[in-house]
Amino acid sequence: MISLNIEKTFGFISKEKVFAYEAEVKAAQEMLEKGTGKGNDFLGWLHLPSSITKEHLADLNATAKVLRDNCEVVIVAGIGGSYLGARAVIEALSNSFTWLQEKKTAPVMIYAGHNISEDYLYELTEYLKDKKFGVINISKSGTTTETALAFRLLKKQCEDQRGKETAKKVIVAVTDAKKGAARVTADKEGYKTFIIPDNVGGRFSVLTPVGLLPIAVAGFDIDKLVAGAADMEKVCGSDVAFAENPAAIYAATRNELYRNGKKIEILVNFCPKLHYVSEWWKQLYGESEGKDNKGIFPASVDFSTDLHSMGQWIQEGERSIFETVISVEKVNHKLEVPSDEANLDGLNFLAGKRVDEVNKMAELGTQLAHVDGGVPNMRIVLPELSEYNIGGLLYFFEKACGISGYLLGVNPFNQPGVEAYKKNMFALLDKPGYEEESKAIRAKL
Ligand SMILES: O=P(O)(O)OC[C@H]1O[C@H](O)[C@H](O)[C@@H](O)[C@@H]1O
Repeated sequence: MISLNIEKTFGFISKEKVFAYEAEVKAAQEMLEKGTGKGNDFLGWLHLPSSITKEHLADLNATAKVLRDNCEVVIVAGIGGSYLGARAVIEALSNSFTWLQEKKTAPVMIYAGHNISEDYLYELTEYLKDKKFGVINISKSGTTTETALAFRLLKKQCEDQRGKETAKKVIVAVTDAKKGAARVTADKEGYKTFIIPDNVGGRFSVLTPVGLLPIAVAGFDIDKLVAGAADMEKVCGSDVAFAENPAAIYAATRNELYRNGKKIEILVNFCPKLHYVSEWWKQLYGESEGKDNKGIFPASVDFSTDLHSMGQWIQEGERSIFETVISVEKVNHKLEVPSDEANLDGLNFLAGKRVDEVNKMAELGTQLAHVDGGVPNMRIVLPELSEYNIGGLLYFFEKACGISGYLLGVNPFNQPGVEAYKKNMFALLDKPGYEEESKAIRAKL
């Protein structure tokens, strides 16, 4: 189970002020529970973990097995909420060199449909030429250009290489129950499909088949992931007292920091496997809160790597930031620093120490330095990287995000601003139906 420590924000904001949010948080929790707030048609994530059935998990695991048994490589085609959750969990739990290992225990997982780079897609199709590959096509709307474009290429290649019959077995769609091009194609071709519920938005969908299917294909235990999330659903429940409720405390603290001029939140890890957890978190908070000319800017760094690039700015740049560190308490492997007779590198003072001890001192040293430098610091401790703990972490962030968005006074469940670039792109590409926009945009060039 994760824990949250906000002590190191108290030099900048007061504990009393944070605890003064209790009533506001309670009101936000009630809006979520009763569905009386903005965006109330997108609250399907709220009690999702506790409502996932054994049968549903079995269905996902069975489909995952078909892909695992028939594919060396599985492409997860999706963008935003339709790939970040899966990637976050898979990378957090995978061996760092998994795709280089000769003896594979699961298909190699590759991501596509999250960019429009010709070189990326060309190189992907080249790599796949002699591979038995499958595709999970993930899109809630079923019409996202990036994903649809990649899927068009992958579908054709899969059918050409493996034949229509096998392709039908190794292509799975995760999409809307009725609408969208992905649904139409899946129904026509007879693909196995999983439904993304209407009331779960993309960035809150990691615990639907959007995340669960790829995670199961990659060989991870989705039952435990969901169990961790379900336990966190209780820990962050609206019946839990403010002081005991990590989602409530996190939401209150970050809003109090924001109201005190801390406009940027940097999510920090000291474990590179968590890189995509940060990417997932950035979409969750960025799309939920960045509107009405308001919202904390969610940023992220991987330490100690980025201490050698962004460390200077964080230590001494504009004092508009705070940090939230995800700290992994116990690592999964043991490696000691060897002693060396010549000691040419002067590292014998570390001999016999675990590498993680060095990392932990880097973490503590960084926290103290940054707090001294004027950066408030929150700390989320994860006992270890496991399905259970990651499941809990994801739900914790989701619940806190719902509360936090309501504290900020925005609709945390829409993303109208994302359409602006799409409209321009379609106008520039002369998409049918965009004739007026095409004319207008050309006049601007
Ligand atoms: O799942 P899709 O409908 O393809 O959407 C994928 C992503 O792109 C959209 O533009 C939204 O901004 C995201 O919230 C969403 O997660």
